Amino acid sequence: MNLFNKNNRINNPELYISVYDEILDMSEDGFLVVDKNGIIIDINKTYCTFLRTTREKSIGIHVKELIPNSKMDEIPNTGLKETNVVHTFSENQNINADKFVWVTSRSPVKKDNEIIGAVAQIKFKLQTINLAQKIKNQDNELQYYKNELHRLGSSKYSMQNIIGKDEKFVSIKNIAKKASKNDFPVLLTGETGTGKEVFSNSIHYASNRKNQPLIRINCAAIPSELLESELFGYEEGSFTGAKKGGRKGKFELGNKGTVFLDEIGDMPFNMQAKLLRVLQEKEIERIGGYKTIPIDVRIIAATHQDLWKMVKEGKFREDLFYRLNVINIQIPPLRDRKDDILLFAQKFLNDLNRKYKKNITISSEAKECLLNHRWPGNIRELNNIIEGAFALVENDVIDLSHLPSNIVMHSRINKIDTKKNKFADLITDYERNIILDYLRKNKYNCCKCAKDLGIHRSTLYKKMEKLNIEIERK
Ligand SMILES: Nc1ncnc2c1ncn2[C@@H]1O[C@H](COP(=O)(O)OP(=O)(O)OP(=O)(O)O)[C@@H](O)[C@H]1O
Repeated sequence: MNLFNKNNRINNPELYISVYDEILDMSEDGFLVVDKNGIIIDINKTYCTFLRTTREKSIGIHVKELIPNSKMDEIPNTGLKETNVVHTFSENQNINADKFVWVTSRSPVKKDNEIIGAVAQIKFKLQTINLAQKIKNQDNELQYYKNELHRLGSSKYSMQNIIGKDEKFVSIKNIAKKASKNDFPVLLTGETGTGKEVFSNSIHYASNRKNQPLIRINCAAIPSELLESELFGYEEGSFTGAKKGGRKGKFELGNKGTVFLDEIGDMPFNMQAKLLRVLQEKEIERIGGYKTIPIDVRIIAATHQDLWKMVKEGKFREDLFYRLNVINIQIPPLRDRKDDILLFAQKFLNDLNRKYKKNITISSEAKECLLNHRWPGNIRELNNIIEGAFALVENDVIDLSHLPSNIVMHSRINKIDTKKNKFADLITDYERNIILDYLRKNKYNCCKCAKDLGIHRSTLYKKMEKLNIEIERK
């Protein structure tokens, strides 16, 4: 029997159907055929699996019963072919994929020049290839950013970049250097803005874990009910809202690297027990998981709180305290490192001068004021104050008028000669300083100054006379 006709097409309809069925079954794309009324006359296995249906259930029904927003019933009418267009399945439709948008082609089917139906191809394969390429590109990009981040991080946070000449500070810097040579847990304590995170970064980047991740978690910023999943991750379906495929926690993400637990004093008591287990057993279990995952991380914890006091008050586990406190680094507040105040001020100013191509300096009065301030916000506060002054300065010298009045005032109180020990003298000094400050702030306009101070102008004049403050009255 001759299998082919004169156009070299299969001659035998039965054979033709078997070949056609085989091709449709082998295809990784979805195929659907409708007659000219939009009734499904064929659909392949791949498409059925995707639509969670069977060929038997689909054949004979209108295409819109299977795919409510299908356009296939329009093709026999328009006769127009659509190539690589986007079809969006409605989110309510029970499809076997996370994605709703797919590439598809639709074509009318003709016999003797008459449209008898239409065929659609949904391009799962193309999507997979595109997706794979996209993922590969994203992966390359991610690798690039990781390298960049590492390069920037390691240079910015090198030990040499930790500023401080103060004797106490130099000795803690040496402890940090030693800590970077081993894997013991480190507990960093110090007031806010003293540089705990700077130390944590520097220890990591000076250690042989430097090419591995440094993962920071702020225990105070994450609601306690989320902290466990943040730290340990979860398996798919372990709770409502859990992502498909589950999620890695910070410990897994930081594996082989360092995990920086900032504000450890805010870690809820029940989580402290779980953290202790990680430190002891060196393994974690994801929420909803049944297998243990070995973890190799270096822990650096930090707090501004007195952890030992918290232990005594029953707010922090004693066993965890000992585990974390193997290497203890107490960063002194800036007010106790007088030598470093001007060093930092000059460093911040140099950075700004370089950035804005200026040559601004600090007057000796302003320097004295900075030295007398108590710096509750430490280095962060000093940085902000220098930036604020830099923004205000008109000529090239930062003086008292560019510093916040509260710090000028506090510095004066701190500076008052306490040897005078006569209360009245101290009050007089204080009063004089306040008035001088407000006058300077109001450009020596007495009316404005009195208004600002909330006193009558005549009261201000009297006080100025009493305090020997002489200016040209405006
Ligand atoms: N020794 C230092 N050398 C250079 N910059 C520092 C130093 N210490 C702190 N800084 C800078 O001071 C700011 C505050 O530092 P950091 O965030 O490390 O403080 P912290 O103690 O972790 O504060 P918090 O407890 O509020 O989180 C940052 O901008 C940091 O770059």
